[in-house]
Amino acid sequence: MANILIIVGTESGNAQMCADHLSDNLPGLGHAVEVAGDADAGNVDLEGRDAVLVCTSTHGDGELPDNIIPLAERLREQAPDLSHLRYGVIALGDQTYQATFCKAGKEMDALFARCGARKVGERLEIDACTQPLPDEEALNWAQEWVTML
Ligand SMILES: Cc1cc2nc3c(=O)[nH]c(=O)nc-3n(C[C@H](O)[C@H](O)[C@H](O)COP(=O)(O)O)c2cc1C
Repeated sequence: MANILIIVGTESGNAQMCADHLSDNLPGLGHAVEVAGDADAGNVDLEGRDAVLVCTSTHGDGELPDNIIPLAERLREQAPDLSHLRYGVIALGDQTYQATFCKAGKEMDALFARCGARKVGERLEIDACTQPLPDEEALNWAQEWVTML
């Protein structure tokens, strides 16, 4: 059984909806899930964790959602040793933004890697333009992801 912390970066709720769907369904597969949403994402304690799933959208012109910026800054400036951590990334975006498609998810992915965390699976990129059910796509991906932990 994995003990998973989902860290949400969201502006308008889609990433939160995906995280909530995972937290409703993954325990049925034998995994413990905790969600750090809007207010909590910046302050998460990563020391006592072994598996993290970053679930973030991209806003503005390729920017991070406001609520996850404090975590990104902490990782960038303090570069904590996260070699004990396994992580995955669900990036929500929209392909019509082309050059900045899922840029926030890519940025969080790079920050965790730079701190020594071990990536599990390939990053999921959900395109709002073609996917009306992001929570279903996230759950399909996560059901595979947990088997690799
Ligand atoms: C004002 C605005 C700017 C956006 N900028 C980007 C972007 O630069 N790149 C991208 O891939 N998606 C972009 N998106 C699409 C969002 O990431 C996508 O709609 C996502 O599902 C929103 O998730 P959220 O509700 O969790 O914030 C933008 C959406 C809005 C409304």
